[in-house]
Order: sequence, then structure tokens, then C-alpha cells
Amino acid sequence: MSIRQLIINPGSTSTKLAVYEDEKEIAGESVSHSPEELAACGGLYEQIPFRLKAIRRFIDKQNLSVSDFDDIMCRGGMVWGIGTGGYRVNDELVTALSHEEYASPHASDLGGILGKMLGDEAGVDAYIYDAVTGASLPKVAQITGFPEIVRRSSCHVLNMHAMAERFAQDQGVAYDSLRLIIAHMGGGVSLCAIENGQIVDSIGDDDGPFSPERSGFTQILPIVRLCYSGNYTYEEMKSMIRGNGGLKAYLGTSDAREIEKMIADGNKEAALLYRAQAYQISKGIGELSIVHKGKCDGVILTGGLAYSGMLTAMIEEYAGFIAPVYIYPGEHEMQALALGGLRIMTGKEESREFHLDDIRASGQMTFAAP
Ligand SMILES: Nc1ncnc2c1ncn2[C@@H]1O[C@H](COP(=O)(O)OP(=O)(O)OP(=O)(O)O)[C@@H](O)[C@H]1O
Ligand SMILES: CCCC(=O)O
Repeated sequence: MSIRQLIINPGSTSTKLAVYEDEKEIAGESVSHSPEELAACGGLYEQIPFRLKAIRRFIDKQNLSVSDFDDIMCRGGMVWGIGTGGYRVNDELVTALSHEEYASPHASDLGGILGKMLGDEAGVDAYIYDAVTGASLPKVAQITGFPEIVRRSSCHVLNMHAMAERFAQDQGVAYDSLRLIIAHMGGGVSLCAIENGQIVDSIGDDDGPFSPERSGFTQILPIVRLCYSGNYTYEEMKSMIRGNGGLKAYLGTSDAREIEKMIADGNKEAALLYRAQAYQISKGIGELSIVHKGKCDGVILTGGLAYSGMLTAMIEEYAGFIAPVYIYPGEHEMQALALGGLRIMTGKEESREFHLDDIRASGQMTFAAP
């Protein structure tokens, strides 16, 4: 009997859904949510009923019900102090996914919450897999200049692990033997260093290069001044960091294809900004080369922006001296979730149980939001 799984991947502007039977996708849909629809919901967690409706519509369309699934696999959120792999969604994980002290607000936080709500109706377990914050940073990588702030990892773990494994297969070498740097370049950009099959350091979407829709990191004092200027609320600051920052803030679009058209039409500002994006991503690669002490087997460029020959050529021009650059365009998160779920369902991998005390013990809790 095959294993049938419902896959849920909430993003900032869409909810991606799929049904898998064993390794095969038998149905898939990316339900787009317009800015107006999302704004009408209010905050992130107020989107739950709206997204739940979209998921139910998708399940109905397949003539299935929740009880027809063996499990529900959900994109993991930005819960601090969590490891990689699969976690069964229990009540403590739902609490963590719903509170800013435990998790950074991000659309992917909704995955486990939605999965558990649906699963509970029919006694089906929901899991998150390779959560955005899952990593194994050594102590030396966790120090900041602020004793009150522990440096935490956040990156596109799901797609990065999947691409690293594909790369190892393509090269015919053991994944665990590779020292890699991966840049995931989508609406948000993040990077990681992989060693022994583990993410040992990373640069998050608010921690390094700007991206099509995110501000990335810049000098701290101007940001502090902006926060206290009285011109912006906390919510507005967050939306500049994630959603309305980066290329979108300068050029009014986060679609790199439109930006390339602007460049082709002679728009010099667009050309400068696109180069600046490549430059910053390359600097991120350079920063992570230190983690490997310069001995890196490859740099992998992935995500939607890796389809852009213009961008990848510029990155290769800056960072190609570090290691050979390999391009794996697109993201393969739905398949990675399904394969992770299949390993759990077939007993090849054990899922983990989450406890709020794990976050407390990690020292990675955050201050309460204002
Ligand atoms: N063929 C292409 N050429 C150039 N850019 C492209 C191409 N296809 C997609 N992109 C760009 O990739 C970006 C979106 O990438 P992707 O779909 O991986 O992001 P996302 O899933 O929305 O966000 P994230 O990866 O941060 O979760 C957009 O800027 C889009 O314009
Ligand atoms: C690090 C951010 C991950 C994401 O946007 O999906």
C-alpha cells in the first residue's frame, strides 16, 4: 500500500499544496493570495481561517478528505532552538509557532499550525520538516557583540539540504564528505555553510544580502534611528525588512524578470541595484568561506533567481575564485517535504518531539514584541 501525504507550504504570497503517493506527486497547486486578501485578514495569524479554507478547497477538489492521508507534512517555521529533520507537531510546537518570543514571524510558521488543525479533525499526525531555523551552529558561531543576544541560524534549510543531497548524488560522492556553501536566492536570500551533512553556519534573510523583497542587513545605528524616528510602527519596520524591502523598495517590483527587462531597456538604477544584489550575495559567500577555512568543494546557487544567467554570471565573477560554482535553479521544497515524510512514515527516519524547554535551554528566546 502506498503512503499518501498532504503537503502544505505557506509562503508570503501563496499557499503551495500537493498530494504525494510515495515519491510521486499526484496533485499540486500553488494558491496565490493577493496583497489585498492578506491585508484584509489583518496579521499573520489572522490568515489561518483564510488559508485553511484554501487547503480544504484543494482537498475537496481531489475528492479526498483529511482521513485519507497517512500524514500531513508542513514547511517548518522559524522556531528558535530547533534541529533539522522532522518534528511531530504537538501542542508545545503550536505554541512556539504562534508566539514571537519563540519564533520569528514568518509565513512558514503557519504550516505546522494549519497541519495540526486539519490533522486533529481526523487523527492524522502533522509534521514539520527541516525548519528554517534548524541548524547545528557551534558555540563560536553563536556569539554576538550583545551579551543579551545569541546569534541564531535562519535560512532556506529545506531546499538547501535537498540541493546539497542532489549535488552529492550528481558528483557521486557522500553528502557527509562535502564542504559546501549554498546561496538560496528567492524572494528572500539566505546562505549557509554545510559540513558533515550539517548546517554549521548561515546568513539569514535579515542578516546579509538584500533580496527582491527583503532589506537584508545594514549598519545598525541607522536602523535604530529609523526605529525611534516616530515615522514607523513596529509592524511597518518588519514589513520593510521582510516583504517590502530590497529591490521592491527601490524599483517597485520584486520580479527579477521585470528588473532584467528594465536593465535591457537602459534603466541604469536597475542595473546598479541588480549588480549590488549580486555583489552582496557574493560577499556572503566570501564570509562563509571562512567557516571552511577556504577549503570548499563547491558553491551552489539555487532558488528562483538562479534561473537568471545575468545574476549568476555576476556572482561567479565575484566569488568564483572561492570554489567552483554550481547552479541548481528553482526550489524543490514540496518534494523535499514529501521525501522527508516518506522516510518518517516508513521508519527510515525517526521524527522528534518538540519541547518549549528546548528553546529556553538554547538561550535563543527573543524579547517579547512591543
Ligand atoms: N527565469 C527567471 N529568470 C530570472 N528570475 C526569475 C526567473 N524565475 C523566477 N525568477 C525570480 O525569482 C524570484 C522568486 O524566487 P522563488 O520563487 O524561489 O521565491 P519564493 O519562493 O517566492 O521566495 P523564497 O524562495 O524566499 O521562499 C523572483 O524575483 C522571480 O522574479
Ligand atoms: C530565512 C528565510 C526563509 C524564507 O524566507 O523562506
